[in-house]
Amino acid sequence: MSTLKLQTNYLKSYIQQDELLLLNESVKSIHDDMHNKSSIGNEFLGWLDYPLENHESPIEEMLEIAKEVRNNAKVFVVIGIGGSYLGSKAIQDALSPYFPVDDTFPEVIYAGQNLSGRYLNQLLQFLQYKDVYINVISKSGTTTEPAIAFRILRKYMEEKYGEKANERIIVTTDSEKGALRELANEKGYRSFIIEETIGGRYSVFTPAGLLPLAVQGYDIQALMSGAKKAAIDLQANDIFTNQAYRYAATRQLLLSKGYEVEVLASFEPALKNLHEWWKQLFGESEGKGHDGIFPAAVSFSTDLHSIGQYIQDGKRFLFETLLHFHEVEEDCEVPYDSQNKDQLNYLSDKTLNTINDIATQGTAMAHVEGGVPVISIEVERLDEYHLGYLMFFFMKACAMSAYLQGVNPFDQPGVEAYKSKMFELLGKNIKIVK
Ligand SMILES: O=P(O)(O)OC[C@H]1O[C@H](O)[C@H](O)[C@@H](O)[C@@H]1O
Repeated sequence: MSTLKLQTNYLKSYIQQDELLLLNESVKSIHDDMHNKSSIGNEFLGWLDYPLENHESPIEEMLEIAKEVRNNAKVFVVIGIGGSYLGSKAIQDALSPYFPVDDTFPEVIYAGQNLSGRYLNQLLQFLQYKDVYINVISKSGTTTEPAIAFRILRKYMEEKYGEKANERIIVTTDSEKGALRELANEKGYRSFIIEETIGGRYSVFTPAGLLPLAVQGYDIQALMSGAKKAAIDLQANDIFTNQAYRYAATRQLLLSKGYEVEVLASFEPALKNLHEWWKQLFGESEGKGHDGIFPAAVSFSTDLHSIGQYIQDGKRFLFETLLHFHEVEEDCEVPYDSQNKDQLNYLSDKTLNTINDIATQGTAMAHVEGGVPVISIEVERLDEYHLGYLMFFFMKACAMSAYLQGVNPFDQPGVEAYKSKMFELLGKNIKIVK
């Protein structure tokens, strides 16, 4: 396994070395502009060095609050949408047990990521007779879905706890601006900051991602260490020594050859929300000017029995990025059966993780033979450190890829379109200023 903790392999990328070489000068120049903060969207490059900076004080404060929440609540409700919840949800799902084992830590549930009345009504029923803390996360403080959810849940908390409600509501938002900052200052809510220079989809290493994870007892310092190692390892300015840039350049070259959809695939169901985080990161950064790679995701081997048919035999306009964690805690033996009616005794000396790994290899081979360009991203272990490393890797690759495409990786003008239409229909003629 590579000492880089993460190894990208190009099983069949249909990209020639000289094509990569041609792009290398652009990559170097973009790298320099990014690192000297002169590239387009440079007001949102705060994430680039964030893992290299000292955040001990807010981390200590988060760990203290996490201990308080553990001692005083059974449920921790995280309110946020997009980058304000996808990062912590991705890591939580990746690392938490498939079936809840005990209530050592508060249950972390999410609100404000949809407009479903059914969802929020059932959430309010679920909270009955349970002690609750809330963490509302919104950098702008005005995003509709979390704002509505917070209004409803704040009323619930004030009716339940009276004045004490303020102690149980923690805000993560801009240091000075926005409705949420104003409310936090007025009510005296404890708060954490999402730096102005870090956009939502790049904010997983800020308190937006860290506090919900700390409450559940995940090792946020290990997560930050992994991101820091990645930030150090991915400092090189060229395609051949910087794996994130090699992945970025390969993606853009594949797009130029008509491969317009990237399918992120993994063989661990717990990674489904990591896929969702990845889809927002790349989809919001690159889907502009009626161009860009459409990010899709599948969970194998389950989806090999559904959309797998399309990947194997459908239109050849997609490429696959296979995400594989070498070491996954816990495994399960296939028992020997003297009757062997199911003819599976040939597997009885193997564990499920071994079979899953072999399924991964077999799938890659079949898709390559089916004419699908396949990139594999091998990660050493499924834990906080390596998830931190991997997420920073994707962030750096995404910024480079968007710049190579010629777009600003950090704005999302398209997201405002639905909001304006919705507000017109709601009879509220407001202009969104982001
Ligand atoms: O944190 P907020 O300001 O509430 O933004 C939450 C999300 O909504 C925005 O509209 C963008 O789509 C996302 O990039 C962002 O993560």
